[in-house]
Amino acid sequence: MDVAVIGAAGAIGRQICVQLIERRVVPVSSRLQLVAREGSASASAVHGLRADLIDAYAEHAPLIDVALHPHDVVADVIVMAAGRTPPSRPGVPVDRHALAADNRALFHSYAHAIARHGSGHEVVIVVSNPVELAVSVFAEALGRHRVVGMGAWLDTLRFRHEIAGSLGVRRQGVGGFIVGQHGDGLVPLWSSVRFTGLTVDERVEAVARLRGERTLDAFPAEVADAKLALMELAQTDMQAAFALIDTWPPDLRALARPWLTHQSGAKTASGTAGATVDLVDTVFDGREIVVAGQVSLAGEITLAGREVYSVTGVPIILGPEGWTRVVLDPLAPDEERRLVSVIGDITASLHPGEAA
Ligand SMILES: NC(=O)c1ccc[n+]([C@@H]2O[C@H](COP(=O)([O-])OP(=O)(O)OC[C@H]3O[C@@H](n4cnc5c(N)ncnc54)[C@H](O)[C@@H]3O)[C@@H](O)[C@H]2O)c1
Repeated sequence: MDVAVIGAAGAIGRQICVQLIERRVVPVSSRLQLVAREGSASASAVHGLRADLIDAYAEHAPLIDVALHPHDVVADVIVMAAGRTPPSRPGVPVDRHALAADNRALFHSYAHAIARHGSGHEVVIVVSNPVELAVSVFAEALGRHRVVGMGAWLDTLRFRHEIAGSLGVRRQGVGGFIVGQHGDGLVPLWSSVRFTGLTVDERVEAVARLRGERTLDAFPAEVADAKLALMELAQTDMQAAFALIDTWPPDLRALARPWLTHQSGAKTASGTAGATVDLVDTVFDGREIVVAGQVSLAGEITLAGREVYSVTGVPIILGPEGWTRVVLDPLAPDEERRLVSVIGDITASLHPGEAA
């Protein structure tokens, strides 16, 4: 099985390539294609990246080659990690609409080239932001089931990690999903949280303790307040800003910590790459496994009495041919209200200029 990484010379793309090789997800007998844009600085850098990867991993590196044009992208799994990224400086707000306008043409160019010149069964894992827009563009060109955004899986892993941290257990012992939009529109599903080795009563008690009296109705306001507090503190004392996050509940931490990491200038390359490589590994594994991902829905779920036709993050079954099914259990009332509202926002952002 071959993998192509579009935007391989970028901060995230480079880390994805490293982890694909280091975790032996792309075996020696397969090919890793590094894709950059002809005429840009990354077109030179990608040749250097190829040499560096071979230098570091000579014993178990796959065949590594370079492509500089969308119509040369060839692989079984294609990771889309190219595009403009939000500014990573404290206090600079993220304008996802401007990001969308910039990256839309880029998504179209690769989606159409792969549709035209590809094998017809590539699976695309989307990393680029806005994830929902990229999923929408690729799904339209290639077919819905072959395209998965990795944002919901990354958010889900972070949620599990933060819960595990609060309880002093390993992340592997915690289940549960984050759905909705990657970024401020993420929807933590407390109703889906499970713990290895706990009875139902113990689980209910643990969730109540972690979550307190809060519901998702107040979550957007909590996020806005959290960002304001962090933005102010991060200007003068980044360490104190990270320490402040530690005092918050797990769902808020799952959103705030990576947000501040990006603002700090460090970016979230390692964690993002880790979650991306998990999904590539799942596609290669051959079994169908439950993960979370942004997918283009066409009535697979019903919320507030209406079938959903939009892109959103949901738990899905992922396998060698892409995603096959959505596995969303009935939601708590506040979760359903929040997800409906977030899907409304996503739909509006995918079709700017159209009346609601
Ligand atoms: N989903 C997530 O959780 C998540 C997390 C972090 C970053 N991201 C997104 O990933 C993307 C990349 O982020 P980054 O930090 O690596 O940015 P970066 O600026 O370091 O790298 C972007 C790369 O894309 C390349 N590129 C731009 N146009 C291209 C084209 N037409 N063809 C091929 N390559 C092209 C650039 O040359 C550059 O190498 C951004 O959209 C960012 O928002 C997503």
